[in-house]
Amino acid sequence: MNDPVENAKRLAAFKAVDNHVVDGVIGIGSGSTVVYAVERLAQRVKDEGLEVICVPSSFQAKQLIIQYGLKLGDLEMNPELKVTIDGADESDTMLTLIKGGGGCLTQEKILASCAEEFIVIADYRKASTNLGEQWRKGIPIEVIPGAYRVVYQKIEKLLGGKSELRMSGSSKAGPVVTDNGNFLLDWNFEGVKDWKHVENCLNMIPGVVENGLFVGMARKAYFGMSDGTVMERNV
Ligand SMILES: O=C(CO)[C@H](O)[C@H](O)COP(=O)(O)O
Repeated sequence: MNDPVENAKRLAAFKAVDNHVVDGVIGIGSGSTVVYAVERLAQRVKDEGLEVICVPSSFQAKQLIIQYGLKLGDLEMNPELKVTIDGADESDTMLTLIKGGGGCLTQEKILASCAEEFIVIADYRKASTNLGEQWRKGIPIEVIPGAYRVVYQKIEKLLGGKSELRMSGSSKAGPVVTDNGNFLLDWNFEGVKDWKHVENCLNMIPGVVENGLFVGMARKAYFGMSDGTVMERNV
């Protein structure tokens, strides 16, 4: 693979699947890095007879599981997950994450919360010291459509910064609609020190479904590097 970023994603994903997946129920995150994790899972099922049931975090993840011929599960049938493997938009050194660049943060957080282990896979661009160094698009927040305006006013009053409603671009007029039928705000924060406080504050605003700050959930991350190695971070 010639593209260093794609190569890095693939290395991280393969290593995480090799090190953390055993027979059982697996949560499947969303995004472009997770595609490689599903590819590796399918290889291991074929080559080693690994027996996994995969619970998707999004429409995209469900399609991937089906496409690779893996067993599809859901949280009603399979509420306890051995491991959830997912990408991230940015991670600090404590594995505090920003997620939701792909708009699937709510189901992703649910799957992370149901797993014995939550493992992050990403390329080297996502590893930072402090949140906001690399990811400039803000913190994704899923909101009930009719409340988007009052929510962003309340966020600005409570926590400062600026929020924007995420728009679809040229593919559809109007805002992005999540898999849950909601809208997304991207909140550009300023001077945050206590991420747990911010995560809780955002979720206390009526109309907020979930936010893309994952604080204290991940214990291990694999970052594929441009030189072909994989950097591991543990907390
Ligand atoms: O949070 C997510 C989707 O909601 C993704 O995990 C995040 O955007 C990373 O995606 P990619 O692997 O494409 O970099």
